[in-house]
Amino acid sequence: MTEAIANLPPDLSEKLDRYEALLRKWQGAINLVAPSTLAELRRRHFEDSLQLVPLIPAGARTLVDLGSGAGFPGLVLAIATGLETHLVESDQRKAEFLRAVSRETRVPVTVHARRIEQVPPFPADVVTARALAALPVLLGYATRFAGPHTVALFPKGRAAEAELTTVDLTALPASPKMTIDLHPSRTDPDAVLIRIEGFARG
Ligand SMILES: C[S@@+](CC[C@H](N)C(=O)[O-])C[C@H]1O[C@@H](n2cnc3c(N)ncnc32)[C@H](O)[C@@H]1O
Repeated sequence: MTEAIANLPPDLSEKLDRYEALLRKWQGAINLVAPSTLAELRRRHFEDSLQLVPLIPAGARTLVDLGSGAGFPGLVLAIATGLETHLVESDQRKAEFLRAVSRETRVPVTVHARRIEQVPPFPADVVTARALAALPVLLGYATRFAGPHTVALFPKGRAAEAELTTVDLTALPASPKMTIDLHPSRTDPDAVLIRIEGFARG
């Protein structure tokens, strides 16, 4: 699938190989991904993250990934796009792993080893989060990093369509231009990619 996305760096595959090797090594010491997903690491984690690339607006410069865990999708996107990337992960050992991958792939990222609520807000062009929280909570977090043109990208399970009805848009900082689009996931038939544009800063 990666070949279908234009403008990916030529050394992407090499860097992801290094990432995968580090993940397999560290997985023995800390539980970075569910053991059941290890056999399909590339599809379940790398390809799943890379499919967000075409949804990133042209001209975006900064990305914040919330609850990065082992780096999905934020660190993969940093490697693939070169965006100035911030990874927020409160688990200190996972944060150390993220720094190790950044160092060894020579892809600079800023790792915030603290809770999202403790990171001083700043505007970013893209906010991502996978497997972190229900949509209303995610949107609350995302508003901390909202600027005039911020896009939020949330890979979610199919239940997201029902979740959408639970989002009280009126409780969010008002933005008459807020739009929510759903895109099918190419890596998981039971998932959708939610793209939200035009939400205001909290
Ligand atoms: C289920 S994992 C998902 C990790 C990754 N996004 C993925 O999809 O593989 C959720 C991660 O978010 C982190 N996390 C949960 N709540 C957080 C918070 N409030 N601030 C920062 N990190 C948080 C957890 O430590 C955990 O690593």
